Amino acid sequence: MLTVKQLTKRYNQHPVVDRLDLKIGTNQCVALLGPNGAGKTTTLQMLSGLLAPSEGEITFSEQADGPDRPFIGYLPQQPSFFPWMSAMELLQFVGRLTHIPSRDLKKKCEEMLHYVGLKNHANRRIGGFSGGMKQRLGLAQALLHDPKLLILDEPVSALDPSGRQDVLKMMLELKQRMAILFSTHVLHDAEQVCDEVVMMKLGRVQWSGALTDLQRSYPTEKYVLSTEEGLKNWIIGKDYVKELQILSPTTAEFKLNYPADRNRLLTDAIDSGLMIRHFEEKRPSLEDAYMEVMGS
Ligand SMILES: Nc1ncnc2c1ncn2[C@@H]1O[C@H](COP(=O)(O)OP(=O)(O)OP(=O)(O)O)[C@@H](O)[C@H]1O
Repeated sequence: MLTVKQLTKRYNQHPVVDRLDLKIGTNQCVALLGPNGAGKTTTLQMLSGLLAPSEGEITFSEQADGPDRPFIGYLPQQPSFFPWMSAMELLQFVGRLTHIPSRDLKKKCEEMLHYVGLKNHANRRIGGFSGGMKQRLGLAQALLHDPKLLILDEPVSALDPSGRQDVLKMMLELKQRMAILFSTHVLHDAEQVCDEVVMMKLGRVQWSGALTDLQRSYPTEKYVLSTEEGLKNWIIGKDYVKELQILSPTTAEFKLNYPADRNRLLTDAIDSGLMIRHFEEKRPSLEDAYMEVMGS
């Protein structure tokens, strides 16, 4: 659906996006991650056609019938709207710009306001909307023309926890029918919806690939052991246990020197008469992998 080669943006000779390569397949959901100033917004703006690249190629497999890339829906980081318009007026305005046939427009706008949870605010002026409501309206205007690629710049940053869950649920549903590229700082949210991850730092891609591959290539190899009776005195001093954290009198989290030490630990525990309630190898989270990649 989208292939990006050596995409670069320079300001005063200084690259803020530096030779970025990226591929997004149909119905793929890709999270763009990175610290402040990494170049995420600049990248998304170039892909949306809002900012001219200094160098590089952006190729879409979809046929564009104009320079406005009608198959893209874009939600900016801080959507700004005419405050005197109502939500319905704004969507109708956007619908006309994106050439939605006028006979379908009102119904489509109503459906979209319902979808993003603004049905009861359709005729209210946007000037009185909260940040979260504006974010939902931004999502509605990005989706109105049924894009094939949805580009979302920090779609959940202005939302409260329940608003965040709503948007994540929408994204899970939307990725069945369109590709999604979104930037976020909320790694836990990214993990819930994305298939692929691109991590940027100072304009350069540090890692990109499938979320599952990322977690596999940066294993944290942490283990959690819970026993029926206290385990603190038993586990402290075991020479194959490192980075030990006693979470409660009966639960500890730790790393082992070697994976084979798992058997040794369990055998030792049984030999000592400990009743094991729970033992698990903790799957590294996206946050663990992010910290490894970014080196912080
Ligand atoms: N118009 C501009 N002129 C000069 N420098 C710019 C301009 N726009 C962005 N930059 C710089 O480009 C770098 C990348 O900015 P960008 O907004 O793309 O980062 P980001 O990863 O989206 O950050 P954040 O997570 O804080 O939103 C920053 O150092 C920023 O100061």
